[in-house]
Amino acid sequence: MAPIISATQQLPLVSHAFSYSKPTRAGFSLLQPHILHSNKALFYSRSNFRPLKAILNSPSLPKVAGDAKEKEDALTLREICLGHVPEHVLRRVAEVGYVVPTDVQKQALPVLFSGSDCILHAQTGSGKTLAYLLLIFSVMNTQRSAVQALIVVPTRELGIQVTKVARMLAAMPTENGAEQKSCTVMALLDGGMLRRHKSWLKAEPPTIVVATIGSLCQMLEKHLLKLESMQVLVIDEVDFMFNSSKQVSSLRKLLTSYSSCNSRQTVFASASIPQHNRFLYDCIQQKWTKRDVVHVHVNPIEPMPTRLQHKFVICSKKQRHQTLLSLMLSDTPKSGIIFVGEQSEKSKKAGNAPPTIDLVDFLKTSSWGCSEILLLEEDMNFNSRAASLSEVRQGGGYLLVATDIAARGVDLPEITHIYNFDLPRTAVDYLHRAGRTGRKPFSDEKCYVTNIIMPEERFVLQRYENELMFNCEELFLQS
Ligand SMILES: Nc1ncnc2c1ncn2[C@@H]1O[C@H](COP(=O)(O)OP(=O)(O)OP(=O)(O)O)[C@@H](O)[C@H]1O
Repeated sequence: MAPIISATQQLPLVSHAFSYSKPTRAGFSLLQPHILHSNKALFYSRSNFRPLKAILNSPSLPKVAGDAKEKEDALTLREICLGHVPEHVLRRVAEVGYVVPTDVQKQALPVLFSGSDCILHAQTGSGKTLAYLLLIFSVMNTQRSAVQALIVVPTRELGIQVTKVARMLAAMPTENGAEQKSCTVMALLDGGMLRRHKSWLKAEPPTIVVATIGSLCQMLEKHLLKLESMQVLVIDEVDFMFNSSKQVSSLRKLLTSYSSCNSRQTVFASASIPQHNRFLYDCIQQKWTKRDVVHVHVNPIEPMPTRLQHKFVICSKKQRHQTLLSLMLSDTPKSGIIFVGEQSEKSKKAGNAPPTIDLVDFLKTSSWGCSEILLLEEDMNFNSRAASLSEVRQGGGYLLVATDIAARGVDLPEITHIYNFDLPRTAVDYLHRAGRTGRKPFSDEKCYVTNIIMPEERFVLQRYENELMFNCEELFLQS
């Protein structure tokens, strides 16, 4: 089996590399450059590297001088990127207020700039998007008219968001103050005007494409989009994409048939990669990445951001609407998301209104009057979905009633409260829903996740608490 090389943040800075099993000659030569370049502890194993963590965390580990580590920790984002990312992008980064790198940026950027394939595995809201976009800007040649980077996302909503950040970073002010683009960013997303995109692709290919897999494959199958010049391929929310029966086969095709891992740098990103050792193994075996792929796993023992406070209220099914209202009247959230489960096929066939609409109607006719109530769910048409999110992004107070479509990647930094009106189906879904709040790096403002559960659901929530290692406090509402 091929060696797996991995770097982790939790390690003290060391000058030694460990081999859990005897390295092959090829394995050792893969390991060596990493030692030289990162000066961090790197280790690899044939199967499972867990026992190594104990060794690596042991105080007897040889440490490089403390001030070298302090210096490395104190580097600004600009200093990390200098010599890799064009000056005009670095200026934009600073103008937006990104000065101090987040942990994932600190750890991942040197790996990404070294050209390694990478799995970015870090908490929700930790700044993975900026990390992979900076890599893209570091390899971009604006003189070439070809698609050089492709970012694949699971939803249109996330695609719009990533495109916006990429365009914001790409904008280049000219001398008289008017902006011109240094590179073009195309959003090739389900529900978009594919006819317009076809003409654009024929006239002049964009430098960066942000795409959902359905629209992307349509363009690839018609040979309207070519990936021969693609240098970076990013798959965001990678675990979700591999788990989605609608997306997985196209994704596999993209990774192996439409392009080859040898001719591109591949980056996978997510806050949750269940069974990540197995995933790393598959990446190499299936040739989704090169053999020396680096797993940047930030804060592996704390998958849930610590800023979040979790609570639960037990009530009967009939009392849930009223319980939610009482909670909101006492919390008075300025902005929040209420997550509701998807409507069952049986309920659809019976002609019932979706539970999201029921809830919006209830809130609109109730004594809740503090903020605007918006809706986001799969069954809405794409224009209404876009309208909901753009209203939300204009700021001000709002409550978004949403299904899990809003649970992945959507970045609304002003949200302070999440309500699970229905419990999510899995711990991973819980993690991503909860992660829609607490999204301002370096802030210690408290954010809240409140679960409205029925007595028989307490054990499910307990299971999520154990799996994600957080504590949920019971609330008792006064009647
Ligand atoms: N260095 C930085 N300094 C300040 N803010 C930052 C920095 N990097 C990113 N951010 C902000 O942090 C927020 C979260 O970033 P981002 O959306 O990339 O998180 P993520 O890791 O992709 O989360 P998720 O897993 O939920 O998709 C964004 O509002 C972004 O603007």
